[in-house]
Amino acid sequence: MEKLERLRPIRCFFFGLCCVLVFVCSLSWNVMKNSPWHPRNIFICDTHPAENIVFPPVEEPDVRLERMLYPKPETLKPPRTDVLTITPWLAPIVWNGTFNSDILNAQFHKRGVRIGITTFAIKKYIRFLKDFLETGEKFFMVGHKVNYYIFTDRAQDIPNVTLSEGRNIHIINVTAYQRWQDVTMRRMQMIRDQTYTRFMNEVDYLVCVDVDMRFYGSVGVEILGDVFGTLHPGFFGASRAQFTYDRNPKSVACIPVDEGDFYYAGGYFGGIIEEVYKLTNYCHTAMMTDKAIGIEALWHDESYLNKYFLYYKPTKVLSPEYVWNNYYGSPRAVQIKRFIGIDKDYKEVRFRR
Ligand SMILES: CC(=O)N[C@H]1[C@@H](OP(=O)(O)OP(=O)(O)OC[C@H]2O[C@@H](n3ccc(=O)[nH]c3=O)[C@H](O)[C@@H]2O)O[C@H](CO)[C@H](O)[C@@H]1O
Ligand SMILES: [Mn+2]
Repeated sequence: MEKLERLRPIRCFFFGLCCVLVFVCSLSWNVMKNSPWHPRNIFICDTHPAENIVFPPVEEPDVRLERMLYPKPETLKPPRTDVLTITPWLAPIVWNGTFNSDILNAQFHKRGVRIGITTFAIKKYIRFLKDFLETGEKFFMVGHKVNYYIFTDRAQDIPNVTLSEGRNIHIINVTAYQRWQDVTMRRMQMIRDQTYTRFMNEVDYLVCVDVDMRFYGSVGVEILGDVFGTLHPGFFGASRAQFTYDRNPKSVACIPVDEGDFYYAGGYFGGIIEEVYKLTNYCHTAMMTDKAIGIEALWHDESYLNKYFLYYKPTKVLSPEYVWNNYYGSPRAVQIKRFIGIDKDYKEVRFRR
């Protein structure tokens, strides 16, 4: 009895210790319950919160790539350090050396992408078409499905050019406006009107370009994206103040001197059909608003396009490699001239009948 009395403090101590242990265990068990290390969870690997989400069926074909061998991209060695390769809104700026055509071609082939290229050959500009098409066959989207959409008032003079398989010419008859400014500006309306009547059913992407040009180097699927514009060859190193935006506050195209990212060329833009619809519709409507009060922006369609891209930022920007003009020489940043303006006698080609 006396012995038991003596052991009492020790028994109390062990009892207390047991209580503390039970408390600590139950606490940690509750904390552990949601942890992957909880015994209940340890053999269940797919407890991701997305398990109850039903993903909608994917309409795109399986775009899984095959095994490919190519140099590893080097995170610490960017391929170009002499030029800006991404905009502040994270759209890529496409310069030579920044992309791998093999990967891109494999991706676009898997999707079976169809590409439309629009150009206008009105009045005397029909003379540029042969070279445009022949060089296009050599360099434009080689190996892909391509529709050339030629807007013209001279269908009978369309040159006979042999095209590769999967590539076609579609002639769209349009009226010729008298003033050259109207010819160039009305392209927006004419492209827009074909987007929902025709392009939507025939192609996935559109590339809208001038005709007084020839292809000199590869122009491939690297240019494609939701909506893209191209840096004008004369202004890629220029300041905002030097950009020839329209500065007339009365014009819809007006851009104040403290705004603007780049100066985009009027002769090269594109994207998916819906985006080209939005772009051309905006520009045409803006031109009509100005026309109603007797205004025409400084550089016609190009001014309205620049205004559009200021507030609807392009998702991809093409370097001036894609719309070069030899008038600007050969700056080091431009390693390849892929599409070059043809020298022309402006007066002769625009005014004399
Ligand atoms: C390479 C580039 O960025 N060019 C732009 C630039 O001038 P450009 O001097 O390059 O304009 P341009 O004379 O080439 O005209 C633009 C285009 O309209 C078509 N056309 C024009 C006149 C004609 O009688 N028949 C005919 O078919 C043709 O497709 C031509 O390529 O500025 C223009 C507005 O002033 C347009 O924004 C152009 O796209
Ligand atoms: Mn031109």
